[in-house]
Amino acid sequence: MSWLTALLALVVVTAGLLRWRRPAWYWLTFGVVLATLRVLVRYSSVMDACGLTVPPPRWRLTIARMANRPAPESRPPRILRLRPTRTGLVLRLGLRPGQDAFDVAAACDRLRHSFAMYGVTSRELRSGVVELRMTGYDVLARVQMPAKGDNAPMRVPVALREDGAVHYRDYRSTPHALTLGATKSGKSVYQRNLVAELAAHEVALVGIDCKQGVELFPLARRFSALADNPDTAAELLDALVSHMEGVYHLIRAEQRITADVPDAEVAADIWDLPAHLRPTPIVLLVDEVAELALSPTKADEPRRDRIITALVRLAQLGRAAGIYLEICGQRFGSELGKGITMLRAQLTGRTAHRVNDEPSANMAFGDIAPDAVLAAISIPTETPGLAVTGDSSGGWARIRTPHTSMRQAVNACNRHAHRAPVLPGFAAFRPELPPTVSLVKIPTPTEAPASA
Ligand SMILES: Nc1ncnc2c1ncn2[C@@H]1O[C@H](COP(=O)(O)OP(=O)(O)OP(=O)(O)O)[C@@H](O)[C@H]1O
Repeated sequence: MSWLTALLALVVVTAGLLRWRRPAWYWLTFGVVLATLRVLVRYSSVMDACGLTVPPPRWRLTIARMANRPAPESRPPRILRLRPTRTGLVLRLGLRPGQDAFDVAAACDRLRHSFAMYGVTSRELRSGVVELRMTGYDVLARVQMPAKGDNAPMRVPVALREDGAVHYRDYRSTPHALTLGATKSGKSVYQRNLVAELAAHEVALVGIDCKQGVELFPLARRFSALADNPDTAAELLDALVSHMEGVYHLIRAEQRITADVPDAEVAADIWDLPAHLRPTPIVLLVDEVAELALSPTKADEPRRDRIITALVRLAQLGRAAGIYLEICGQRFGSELGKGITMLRAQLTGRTAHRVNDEPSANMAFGDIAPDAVLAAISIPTETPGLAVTGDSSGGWARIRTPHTSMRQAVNACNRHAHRAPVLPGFAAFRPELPPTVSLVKIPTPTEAPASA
């Protein structure tokens, strides 16, 4: 087998170079090559031991009997593709008749031990084809994102998955999301990381941070509108609802034009509009939603109802108008009052950091992925940033964001400040910013050294 020979040659050459000191990436590559070789050499025996083989077909048994040869062995799934990665390797397997993707998923823990890997996960790509992702070490212990991401409009990398893949926040496939977690579980770092990644995209950022603005106001240069108290938040949400209605009118007007043109696409959302007409998409980030949903006094109730109604309307109708919600909080259940469960039902993307009790985890996953509830409550306290993410398909995964400091996020926002669009109707909410401080002190004429 030529690939096996090539791998062997690579290992021999690598081993020959062992006496020199090499950088970390060299040892990483060496480890990946060794792991690949180990998997290939042990593949058939491990698959057999894990019950992932099928008996040979009858015609092969008949031919062996007629030729008086030993009966052929049971056959493991075919290896369709093998791809070494930064963190381990990815095997694409073609299942034999009688094999099932569920059998492979159930055997993942046995495969992990047998191949001496840190983690093995499986997923069905299509009927009869399963992908096994193997990691050689705990990739979530110290998150290192790949230098190059697979970026697309409104799709940003936010975390690493436990199988070594990058976890993306894709606004066009999952428009609205909810992020939950107990205090000090890593919600703010997750949101900060999201803002730092979105900063480079053609998107308007709108924020509501009722923690007196401590999380979002330092990033203000990249924001088109910000609110730091419930009163301003109510007005900002009303402005967003009016903006949404305006965009709907625009889409409607454009539909009327294209309906007369045979074979032309009829616009149904902002992405169907021609680029010169398309309004800038908006991501609304809400930090600590309970501050908006709780009314401390009876007099605050009308404002609270106005806020929740606007949020529900944006969640129900915002997608087509290019308005996406990113809601963060410690809990998000019916105890926050009327309309909360209706709003939660619209938030398809769910991420739960460490939570203190099962009801809190149920608020994120109870209605979409019950398995993920157990995973969320077993996140240890000493790993902030570790989270469980799922969506309405019922699938879930463990993820961890890279530790983005506030300084790094502020630098990213300042670097892309020129991308913050001025939204019509939002002038009152545009953050007031002091002029940028120049680090290079330019001497004033009086300070300038006198020329000789
Ligand atoms: N991905 C991460 N990797 C390493 N450390 C992290 C990560 N995320 C968060 N932390 C650390 O955990 C601590 C708490 O994080 P963060 O402020 O995001 O929590 P929080 O859930 O927003 O808390 P609160 O609700 O009290 O504001 C911070 O000191 C931060 O340094």
